[in-house]
Amino acid sequence: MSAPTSSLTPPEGARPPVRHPDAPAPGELLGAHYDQCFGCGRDQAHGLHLETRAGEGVSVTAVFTVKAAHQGAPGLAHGGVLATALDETIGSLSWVLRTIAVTGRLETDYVLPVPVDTELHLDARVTAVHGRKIYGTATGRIGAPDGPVAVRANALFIEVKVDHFIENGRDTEIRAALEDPDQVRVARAFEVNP
Ligand SMILES: CCCCCCCCCCCC(=O)SCCNC(=O)CCNC(=O)[C@H](O)C(C)(C)COP(=O)(O)OP(=O)(O)OC[C@H]1O[C@@H](n2cnc3c(N)ncnc32)[C@H](O)[C@@H]1OP(=O)(O)O
Repeated sequence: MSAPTSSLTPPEGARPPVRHPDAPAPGELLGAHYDQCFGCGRDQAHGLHLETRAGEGVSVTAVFTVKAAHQGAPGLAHGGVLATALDETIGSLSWVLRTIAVTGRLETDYVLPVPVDTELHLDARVTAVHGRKIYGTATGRIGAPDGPVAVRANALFIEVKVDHFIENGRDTEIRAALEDPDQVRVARAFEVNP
């Protein structure tokens, strides 16, 4: 392994991202990439249940409703939960790139406290791609897509193959996922590149 990049600024030679021709149409609701995902999983009782939609170009939007279970300080969202919402939203750009990628680095700015019951409106886009490195950015706004900015993140995602999960995940969940035709379909769809 080469030394990790110390900056989230794309290096010289990075190229603009390319929206996959089969990407979901702008406005289309994206499903969960995994039903047990803490960020987007429909069957994850403790999760954030992010509702994410494809955007224009290589972008997505998402809505996260902050629940009592997400508190850090009394009545306020936990910073780690907000980082998860940003991470998940940037991760959802995989649907538009049709490339599987995992977070290598995530840098978060907390601008405003986020009270319980807030609808946090997130948007994320890929800014550049360099080899397997995908540079992304996300913003979370309070109450509306043009509401006050509460959180921001810049991230570096690294492209991986589906084998990354098969080799590293716990056997029980991997076996169940491989036996689930819907899950296999999602994984294969992400691996088809232009
Ligand atoms: C079924 C559908 C599911 C779809 C699943 C979608 C899940 C989305 C969920 C939301 C996102 C998450 O939370 S994902 C979960 C959290 N993240 C993780 O668990 C990742 C854990 N880390 C790893 O597994 C590994 O470190 C990898 C895969 C990230 C990288 O390892 P690798 O594959 O060996 O790559 P390697 O050759 O070392 O590095 C490739 C290039 O990236 C750079 N690089 C590598 N790591 C870093 C890093 N941390 N910070 C900066 N730069 C880095 C290297 O310098 C190199 O640059 P150069 O030499 O090319 O310049």
